[in-house]
Amino acid sequence: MTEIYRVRIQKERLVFSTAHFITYGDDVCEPIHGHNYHVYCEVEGPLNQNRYVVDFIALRDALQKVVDQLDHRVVLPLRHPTINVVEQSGGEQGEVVATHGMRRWVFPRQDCVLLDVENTTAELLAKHIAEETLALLGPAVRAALASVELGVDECDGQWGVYRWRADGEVRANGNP
Ligand SMILES: Nc1nc2c(c(=O)[nH]1)N=C([C@H](O)[C@H](O)COP(=O)(O)OP(=O)(O)OP(=O)(O)O)CN2
Repeated sequence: MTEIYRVRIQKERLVFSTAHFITYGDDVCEPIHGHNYHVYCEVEGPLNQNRYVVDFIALRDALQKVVDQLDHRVVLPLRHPTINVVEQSGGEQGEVVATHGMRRWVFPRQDCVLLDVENTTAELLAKHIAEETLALLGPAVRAALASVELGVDECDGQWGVYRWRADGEVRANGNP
């Protein structure tokens, strides 16, 4: 018999209001726009000495911290094949210039979050949030988990979901 336990964190306040633009199809680039993204996280694993998978509070607070870092920002992809994102000098007081073909956007550096992703889709935002949350929880917590699932709702029920499994199988799709 295998017993699996699961903890799920889903709260009204786990929301981030963020601007982005993606490309799709034959390199069509959306206009910049925003969403109120909602997030949930589910982790599975055995019970530890406390008889829980992971402390609700630790998971909730880590998730909230990562979500808050995205709130009221523009997210930009650093690995996009045709959207070029360059940080100008000046550090936090500097600017970020993004270009796609003839289009050009300039943002204050401090209003941007630059992500190591190919496109700022809900799926890849979910992966980013999952990885950052696991990093905050630390290697001991991560090592004890059998799986992690993180969902990002871009717009009233349009979820991108990232799932990581300790056995090595990784699944990412757009279904909750
Ligand atoms: N699987 C995915 N599909 C799409 C994604 C995505 O991240 N993953 N993203 C988009 C766009 O970002 C688009 O903004 C979302 O489309 P839409 O529902 O039209 O969003 P709106 O904010 O315009 O919502 P309205 O209800 O139309 O106001 C597309 N596909």
